[in-house]
Amino acid sequence: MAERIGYITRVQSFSACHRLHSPDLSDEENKKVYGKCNNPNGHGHNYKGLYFIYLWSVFIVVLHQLSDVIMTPLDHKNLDKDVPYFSTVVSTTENLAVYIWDHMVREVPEGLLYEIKIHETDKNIVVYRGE
Ligand SMILES: Nc1nc2c(c(=O)[nH]1)N=C([C@H](O)[C@H](O)COP(=O)(O)OP(=O)(O)OP(=O)(O)O)CN2
Ligand SMILES: [Zn+2]
Repeated sequence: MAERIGYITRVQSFSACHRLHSPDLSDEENKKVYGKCNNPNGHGHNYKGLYFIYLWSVFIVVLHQLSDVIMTPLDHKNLDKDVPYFSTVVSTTENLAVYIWDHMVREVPEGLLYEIKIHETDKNIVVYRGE
């Protein structure tokens, strides 16, 4: 009998602060591009991360471990100062989704990670599928 195909989703929330500031731009340019999000004191978000795994032959316990490996280390952190990746990469939600994808794809059997979705705010949601 053909194996059933499906997706399982794990939702993992974490709180972190950041500042949108590019080392490649002047302070003036950063203010112009990032506006309020360039405030030097930073600001915080209660991010909601969802990741979708292809085929539900992966047990929940593994999903829990994945959250522990990938998302929990971001919790209650200053992304720009505590996560080396963001010392040179602007901590936009797009780049955060790529960061989580690149770390998570190493932890699951090849081809099983389908999608990362990050809610930065109620209005700002990013989806990344490794493309
Ligand atoms: N392309 C992106 N644009 C913005 C990002 C991002 O990651 N990628 N991030 C931000 C800021 O981090 C910001 O904190 C969110 O700002 P904003 O969208 O204004 O906030 P809200 O969703 O709460 O919207 P309001 O209109 O302020 O209610 C900005 N842009
Ligand atoms: Zn922000």
